[in-house]
Amino acid sequence: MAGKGVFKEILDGDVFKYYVDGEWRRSCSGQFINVQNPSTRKPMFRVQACTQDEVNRCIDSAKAAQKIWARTPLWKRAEALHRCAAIMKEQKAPIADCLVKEVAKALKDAVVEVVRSGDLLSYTAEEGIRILSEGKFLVSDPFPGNERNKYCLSSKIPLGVILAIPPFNYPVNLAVSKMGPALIAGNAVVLKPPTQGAVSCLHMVHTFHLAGFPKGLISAVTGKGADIGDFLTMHPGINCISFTGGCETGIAISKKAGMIPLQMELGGKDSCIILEDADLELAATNIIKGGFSYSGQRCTAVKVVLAMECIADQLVCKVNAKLAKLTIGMPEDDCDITPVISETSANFIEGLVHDARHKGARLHQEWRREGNLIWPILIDHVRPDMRIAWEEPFGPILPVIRIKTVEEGIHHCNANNFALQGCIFTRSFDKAIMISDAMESGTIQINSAPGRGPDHFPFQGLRDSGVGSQGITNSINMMCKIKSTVMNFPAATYTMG
Ligand SMILES: NC(=O)C1=CN([C@@H]2O[C@H](COP(=O)(O)OP(=O)(O)OC[C@H]3O[C@@H](n4cnc5c(N)ncnc54)[C@H](OP(=O)(O)O)[C@@H]3O)[C@@H](O)[C@H]2O)C=CC1
Ligand SMILES: O=C(O)[C@H](O)COP(=O)(O)O
Repeated sequence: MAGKGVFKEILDGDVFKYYVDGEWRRSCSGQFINVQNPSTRKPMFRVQACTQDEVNRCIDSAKAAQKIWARTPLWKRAEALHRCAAIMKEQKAPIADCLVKEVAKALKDAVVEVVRSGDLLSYTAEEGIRILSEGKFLVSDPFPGNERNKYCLSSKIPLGVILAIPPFNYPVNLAVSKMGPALIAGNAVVLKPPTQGAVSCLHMVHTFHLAGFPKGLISAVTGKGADIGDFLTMHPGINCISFTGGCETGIAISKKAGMIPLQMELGGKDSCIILEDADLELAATNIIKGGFSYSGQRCTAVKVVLAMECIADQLVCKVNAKLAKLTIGMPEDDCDITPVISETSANFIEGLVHDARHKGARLHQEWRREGNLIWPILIDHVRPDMRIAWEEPFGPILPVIRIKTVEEGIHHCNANNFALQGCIFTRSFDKAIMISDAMESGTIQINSAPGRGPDHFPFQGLRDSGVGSQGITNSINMMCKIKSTVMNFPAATYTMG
């Protein structure tokens, strides 16, 4: 289905084109990059390896188009986003098909990702209308030494060209969550899709093309992050970077980027603290959903369970029973556990399991792997000297640490450099709030697994998990600057009459 129907023009032979100046083009490099199918480990698609000159061209046209876009009435910008949202949702099947083939996302979840992205655009259009129409009016005389002879009007203006870099695990949704806010605020966007996920991204970008966004305002340059990443992120024409991905990549980018606003959503090791009074059935359901959906490849996945010793056996038993019901197989068959993104990732996960087993952890299920497909495992009796206690596996394996006191759990959570989300299961609201206060993470969920949505909620990580805050409203605000116009009067304005 990829590159067919309304998407015909994005394909050239068997290579997907890149997008610049409102057109789909072949790169002059004559070089291509293979996108692997994680399920078969064979090349699935090919995309252009864009050159630095082509990146320059994208940024130049973005600059020119942005000037006009910033003067396009807000209601027209919002209308364009609504049009795009409708087309994106209409085209959910072919876009979801690409997600299945290049990131091995189960078909039903792939469709949800596309529909969610359309809804995100519509909400962004509405929210933009509300928050961008508001400014501030200040008078000078509250500040000591001043008369009322100055009026200050401040409003929000766009930053310019936003560089959007999403990761493989939500290539469509995490691109759209940057593009929508950027565009409604009057910015242009240069998108650098993840290599695994590039073709889904290009299809998604075509829905913006079909919605009639001005030429040059949006571009999509494909190429390995390692090859064109630095050139893009250090480019003087970029006015803001919105990045989601691994900590190592994100921290390296933030060190090189220079004096521009950064929005960094990086990794997580979300802790799940289970108290002795928790509803264990609810906790077990959420551990399965939080730990194993999309095979654990979510930044907000539950990545370590910290269970009070007195209920740990009971909890583990419930989790194991539910885990046994997960279906394991191919994304086309809508299985719960599907192949992880790459062989490198599968090897990394295997290394974590072997380290834990070697150091005495108890595996409740047998280790089993076929290619990139890894059977889910609950790793029990994990201790702090094991790598799995701290590292982010991004796979279907979940450690359980048994704790004697809740302070031990809080301490484990706060001792990690990752600090994205966390969750607590208890029937005591008082305890939940006190623990939430003590857990130093971007968001704490009470009696539910971590999650980014709904997409208008603030979403942020502390420490190495990120800089700034996402969520529709926060992203729109972050992609604007405040500009003031001050009216100066010869005398205080209250002197007449
Ligand atoms: N906090 C959050 O909101 C989220 C965090 N994540 C985190 O992302 C990680 C998994 O995603 P993954 O895609 O593997 O992460 P990576 O950091 O490997 O890649 C993320 C993106 O950065 C690009 N990239 C790589 N190198 C550079 C560079 N030098 N300059 C600019 N861009 C570059 C990649 O392109 P290419 O593919 O071409 O290399 C990709 O588009 C996990 O750690 C996960 O926790 C994921 C989702 C959400
Ligand atoms: O990449 C991720 O993991 C997402 O940002 C999390 O999104 P979700 O919590 O809505 O799955």
